[in-house]
Amino acid sequence: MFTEKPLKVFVALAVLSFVGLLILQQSLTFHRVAMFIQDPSKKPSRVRNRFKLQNAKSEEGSYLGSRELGNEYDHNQELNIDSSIGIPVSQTLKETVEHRSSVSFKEAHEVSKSLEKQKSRMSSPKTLSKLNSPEQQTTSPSLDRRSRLPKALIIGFSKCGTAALRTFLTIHPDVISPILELRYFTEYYSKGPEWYRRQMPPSTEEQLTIEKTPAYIMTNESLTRIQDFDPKIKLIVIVRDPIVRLQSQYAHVFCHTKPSLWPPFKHWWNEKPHDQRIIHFSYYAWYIRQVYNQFPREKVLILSEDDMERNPLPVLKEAEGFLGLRPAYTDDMFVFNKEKGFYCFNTRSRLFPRVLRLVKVNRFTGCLGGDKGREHPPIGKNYLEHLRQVIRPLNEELFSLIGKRFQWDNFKKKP
Ligand SMILES: Nc1ncnc2c1ncn2[C@@H]1O[C@H](COP(=O)(O)OS(=O)(=O)O)[C@@H](OP(=O)(O)O)[C@H]1O
Repeated sequence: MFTEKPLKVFVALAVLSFVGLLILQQSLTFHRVAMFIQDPSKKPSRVRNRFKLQNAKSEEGSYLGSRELGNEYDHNQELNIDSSIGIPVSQTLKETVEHRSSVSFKEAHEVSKSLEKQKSRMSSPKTLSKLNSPEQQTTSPSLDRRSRLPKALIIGFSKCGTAALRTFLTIHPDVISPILELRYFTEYYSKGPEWYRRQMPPSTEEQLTIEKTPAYIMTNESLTRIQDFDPKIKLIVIVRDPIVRLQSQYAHVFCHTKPSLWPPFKHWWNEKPHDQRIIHFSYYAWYIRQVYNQFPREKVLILSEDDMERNPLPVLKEAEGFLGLRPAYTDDMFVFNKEKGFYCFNTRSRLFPRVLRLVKVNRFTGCLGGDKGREHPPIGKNYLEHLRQVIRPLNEELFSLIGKRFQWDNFKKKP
């Protein structure tokens, strides 16, 4: 009797703990499944509010992510440069914080921490190799499938839809592209062309490998390296309404920062005297002229993100012709996603399973990750007018340089 009672108590306790653990595990699994079904990247798109902006996450390894990837051991890290805006990070932070006299040391530290988090978010070059590895990207076995150097590059501009363009292009059966920005001509050049080749997913002789790194257009050094690498390479540049790009850049820089620490949009861009920062971001013509100085014009295609956002098909068709691909893009490949506010892959498309192996999109929605389509900050009427005045001549210079005009909402002539 004496020995039986403690035994019973012990058994009862053991059963209770087991059941408790089981319930805990089930609820965790349920939570994870619920999160998964919910799709954290979803957002009611162009209803851009502060809360959404703050919560936008860099899900894809593009710009933000892969930039940080390079920063793991790039020159920028040493120089402490935020390559998204081309100015020292410490300076950006300092300026950001200085703007708000009420910001405490603790808050400033938080800004710094959140930017550091952004920087270390992405993986090491090891992960880069893994993500772009042949195993990861093989679509079907073929004897002559091997990694080949790219014959086309998307070289700019950041925040202008470069990821969407690259992603959409890969639904073409003859297009192959590495998942991440490789930044070979800017940061990993010393690794040599064999390293670069090895990062490419395997392709057949007939397929075209395309790499995208928006930073390539920003320096003459990288353009010269591309020229040395292959003078016949095809280059794609995508631009965007410069005012929307400024909003997008602002949203990108502050996406992991408490809204209470954000400087007003106008102040942040005005921090540099004479609209220097605005011009740095909006003077597409200046950078494109450097490209034309080194490459024949027929090897350079200029597209607009705004056109692609409205309807990707004509833009892709233009790229298809330029790249010399057989016609394959059709409008049933893409569907407009109301929540995101732009087009995503049609998950019912026959070629969608192939896309899933080549790019990083949500398998249920067919859309790019949550760092695309962030909320944009509002711009006051007077400041908007100021931006228009500063930027309009830069746009005109661009249109006459490239010989075509883009319809950008912020610059539409009033009826
Ligand atoms: N179809 C589609 N799918 C996903 N994203 C789309 C698409 N069309 C345009 N865009 C807009 O592209 C903006 C991001 O540009 P990038 O990919 O060049 O950014 S990055 O430089 O690589 O970070 C990003 O801008 P923001 O919305 O301002 O963040 C996207 O809205």
